[in-house]
Parts: sequence; C-alpha cells; structure tokens
Amino acid sequence: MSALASPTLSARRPAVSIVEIREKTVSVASPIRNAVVDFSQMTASIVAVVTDRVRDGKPIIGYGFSSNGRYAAGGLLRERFIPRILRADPAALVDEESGNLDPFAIWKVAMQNEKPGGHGERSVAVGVLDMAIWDAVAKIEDVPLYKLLADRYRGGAYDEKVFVYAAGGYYYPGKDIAGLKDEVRSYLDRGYTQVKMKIGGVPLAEDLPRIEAAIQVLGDASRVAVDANGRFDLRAALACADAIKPYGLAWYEEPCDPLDYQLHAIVTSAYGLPMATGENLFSHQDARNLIRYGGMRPDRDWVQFDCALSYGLVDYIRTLDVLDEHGWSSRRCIPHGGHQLSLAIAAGLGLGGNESYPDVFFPFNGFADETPVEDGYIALSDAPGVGLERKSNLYETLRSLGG
Ligand SMILES: O=C([O-])CC(=O)C(=O)O
Ligand SMILES: [Mg+2]
Repeated sequence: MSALASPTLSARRPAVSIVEIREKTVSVASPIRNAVVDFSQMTASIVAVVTDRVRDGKPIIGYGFSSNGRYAAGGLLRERFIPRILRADPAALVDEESGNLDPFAIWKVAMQNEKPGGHGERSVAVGVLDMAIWDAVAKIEDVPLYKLLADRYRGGAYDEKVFVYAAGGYYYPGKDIAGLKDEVRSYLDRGYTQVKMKIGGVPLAEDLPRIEAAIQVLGDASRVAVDANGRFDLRAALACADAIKPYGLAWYEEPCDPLDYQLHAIVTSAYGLPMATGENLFSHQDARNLIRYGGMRPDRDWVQFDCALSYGLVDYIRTLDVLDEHGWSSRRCIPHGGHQLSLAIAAGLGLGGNESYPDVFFPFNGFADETPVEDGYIALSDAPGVGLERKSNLYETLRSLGG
C-alpha cells in the first residue's frame, strides 16, 4: 500500500530516532560505611540519549543514572548495550502507533544474545539506559513520567504526594551517639517522620544503644527502621531479631544474604514483625523467588526492588505483575535508591512510598529542588520526563555529558 493511500499514516508525525547515546562514569565517593561496604570508591554511570526531536531549539535528551550500591557499568554499556541499540533498525525501537520510542522494544534489542539468569551488573547497565529512555519518552509527550505511567496503566489516576523516609544513620569516623541523634533530629526538622539507620557494622551490644537513641529522638519505635545490609549469618540474624523485637520497629531490613531465601524465611518467621528486603535482587525472576521462598508476608513486609539496578522500569513492571499474581499489593513496594525514577513510579503506579537520602549519595540523592518534604510526604514536580532538570546539582552533573 502506498503512503498516499493511507491518510492516517501520512498525517502521523515521523518516528522519533535516537541520534546518539553518551555515557560517563562519575564518582559518588563518601566516607560513610554500612555493615558490609564503605563508599570511598563508589561510582555511578550517567547516560544521555539524544533524540532527533527538537523543542525550544534544543534536542530532546533523556537522562539516566545508576542507583547507589553498585559501581558504574561503563564497560558493559560501551561494549554491548549501547552498540546494540545504535546498530538496530530505528523502526525496531519505536511504537508503531505513536512514533515515540518504545521502552519495551528497546529493552528487547538491548538484551539480544543475553542468556537468562545471573542478573547482577548487566541489569545496572540496562537500568541506566531504561531510565534515559523513559525520560525521553515522557519529554517527547511533554508530560511528567508519573502522569504518563498513570495514563498508560492506571486510568490516569496518580498519587499527588508520596511517602518518603530518611535513610541515613551510617557509620563514619568520629560519629558517636550524640552525632546520630543530631542527624535524626535534623531529618525531623526537614519534614520526615520515619528514619532508617544502619546496624550490623559494630557488635549488637553497641548497636542497641544507637537504635534506642534514634527511638528516643523520634518518640516512637514504629518510626525507626534498621538495615543490616545482608551482614548476618543465621545465628547473628536471630540474635538481633530477638534483641530488637521488643522495640516494635518499622522494619528489620536485609538481615542476611539477599539470595538465601530459606535463611530469610527462617529469620522472618522467628522475628514475626515487619521485614524488608529486595534491593539486591535484580530481576523479576529473582523477585518471584523471594516471594515464593523467602517467607515474606503481604500483610506486613516491604519489598525494596530498585528498578535502576534491576533492568529498569520495563522489568519493574513485570515485577509488579509477579507481585500481583502472588497476592501482593503494589503498596507493599518502597523501592531502594531514593531517586526520582522510583518517585515517578511510586506516584504513577501506586507504590507504598520511596526511599530518600537527605545527606548521602550526592548529587544522585533526593528529588526536585522545589518539592520539600512535609509531614513525611513529598509532592511531585510538574517537569516533563523524570524531572531530573529540577534537581539543580544533579542536572549539572548530567549536563557534563553535553547538550
Ligand atoms: O547503604 C546502602 O548500601 C544503601 C541501602 O542499603 C539502603 O538504602 O537501604
Ligand atoms: Mg538497604
């Protein structure tokens, strides 16, 4: 059929194409330490997906960055994932109907010739690209990403504000209990109502007074969560569970190795109170294993899968489907990572909240400059895309990619 014979086709805007993908490694180094790693050498990948769409005289660019905890994935991006996308037929990367980029089609192209299983690291590379693609798609439609997601998946309904908690309470040289109390108090002063702190980096007898100090400042143990970052073996995880159970904390996070589901199930059952885990599971298949075998309970536990570390929003949508199939509400998800992509997903797809790092992981921590936290909730920016341009220190870093 000729193009002339098809009025709808000829009226359609030409399909978007990707002109260039830029990538760089940046430092996120800091002196903080959790129970298993210090962040003195931490890095992140940033990418810019430059499209052929122009607005206000400038190309529309989607930006992405990797979440904290894993290092930059520059080698994988340069050697495999970026070339696959740039080599593909541009028609294979777009939604036929709208002509806009199609994150699912691009994901499929990026993951060509990748065997199943073993998800770590490449899931970070794909996650960075996926963030930039969704950012570009929403910018091209000229809407904030949370609205685009709500329109596509929830009949247009989005949450106008999202619960966020302040994650901190790290160990660092010279920090004593008075320092921890000052830190927790400063989160309250900045509008947070719940705080998460690190445990497992010192003997339990030293952690318990730290936890009690945080409870004292917050006035209520249900506003304090603790995170062992997978440090404990069975005996230590159970000893900690026994010791903290009387407090009635918000949750007990990652007591033991994140891939040892049976161990997790034993600790969960012994502890009985809310648990949280999932930040080190990097695919919907791993999420399903946790739900099947980890002893997690949909009425009280929290799952913290971080899309930026785990193949992006495309795979996170599959994870939400897995949760749904197993009787879990999306409201039980409070993603790890404290970034704006998860904030947009939380508002647009109805999650339970999002993490926030008020004082660590600069400039990748936190949200738009114009949206302060009030009474434990944050409002959404109206910026098109993920909203990264509204966080000035982050945007400055992203702009170092050019454009
Ligand atoms: O210290 C880290 O690696 C970050 C972390 O676990 C969290 O935010 O839950
Ligand atoms: Mg954690």
